[in-house]
Amino acid sequence: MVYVDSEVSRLRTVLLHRPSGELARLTPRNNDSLLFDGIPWVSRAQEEHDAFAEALRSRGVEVLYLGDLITETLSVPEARTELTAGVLSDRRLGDSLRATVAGYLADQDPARLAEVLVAGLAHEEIKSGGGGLVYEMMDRHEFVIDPLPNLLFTRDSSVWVRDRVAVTSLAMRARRRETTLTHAVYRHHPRFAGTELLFDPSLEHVEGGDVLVLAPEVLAIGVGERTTPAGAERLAQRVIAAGLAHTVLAVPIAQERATMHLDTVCTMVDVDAVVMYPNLAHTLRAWTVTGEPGGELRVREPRPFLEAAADAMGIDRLRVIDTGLDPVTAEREQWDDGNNTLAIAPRLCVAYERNVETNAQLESAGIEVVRISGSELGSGRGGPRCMSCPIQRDPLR
Ligand SMILES: NC(=O)NCCC[C@H](N)C(=O)O
Repeated sequence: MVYVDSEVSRLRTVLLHRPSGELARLTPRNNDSLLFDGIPWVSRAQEEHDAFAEALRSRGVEVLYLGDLITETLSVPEARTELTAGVLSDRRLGDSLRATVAGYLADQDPARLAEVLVAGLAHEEIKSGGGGLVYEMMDRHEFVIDPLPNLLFTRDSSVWVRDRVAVTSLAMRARRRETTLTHAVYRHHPRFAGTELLFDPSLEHVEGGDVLVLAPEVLAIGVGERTTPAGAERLAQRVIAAGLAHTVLAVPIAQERATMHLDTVCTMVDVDAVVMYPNLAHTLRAWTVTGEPGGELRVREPRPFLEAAADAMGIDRLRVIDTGLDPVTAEREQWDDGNNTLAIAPRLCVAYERNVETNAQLESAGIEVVRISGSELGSGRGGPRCMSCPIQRDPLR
């Protein structure tokens, strides 16, 4: 069963990715380009991730692991061909190295092939480059297949809206290949047979962390460092044409690393409440896009996000849990994903324990907080919402 029509109704099934060998590829030389702010301690990151998964399971949530789904998908010959062809089409390889890598991949069983597709392949793991120039000239630190350390953030590479999935179009080079994996899983894995795709990676840039299902038929899409106006317009066209939404709010956010996605500054914790970075809670604005299947989109000039959202959701007011923090604490906790909560149900969310003040304010506003540690996971700059892709929630109404 697949179904998501809100951010907060009871979570039944979620897609996570347990980090592994791909994190061990991070070094001080490549962590910036691979979008990590530090070098995580891999085994501790896994412990933290296991505790996150257990916190969800113990509250009745089914946890699917992307690594398992990729392995299972690779048993489908068409998927295996598609995914290996994808990495072999990399123009950096050249013919000789490409032939060597093709031979290497062909020898791997689905589990090991899944590992290679996620953790990449280093120059030194290939014993010979078939006598070609490319292999000879490569630095031993270079990758023949790049690792995907950000696969951990399953939020970004696909988004479910009701019973359809949008495989996104990732903006950063270091992450683009992630969607070849989610695209293959949703099209070839038997669990998702018959699922209709709402969006695909060849389209304009949209990342899942920018997409909030505020209420049934109402989406907010952040537009900033990752999602472009064209991406927001395309997704709005698609969801409105499919009858999945009547209103899409396009919300500009600063094109900066600290606010790379809308969910780094705002997540929902109740059917009518958000926790929001106080330094911009009352300055966010939104363009309102409306329409019906088969009709033209209508675009309304920007107005305060909170007002536009409440109108679209048909409620009097979208409450902001006022974290009341001083600007410095607020900035520190926003950087550490304090606003990036994952709702398991209305008024029940998962948050990083380190954001002590934000969590205390959430609790005093009546939100139960399940605290998880994230000192290592957080070095990739993502919190519980970023690390999870809900696949099934109870219908909100
Ligand atoms: N939704 C999110 O905010 N995801 C976090 C993504 C972090 C990752 N290191 C990135 O830069 O894309």
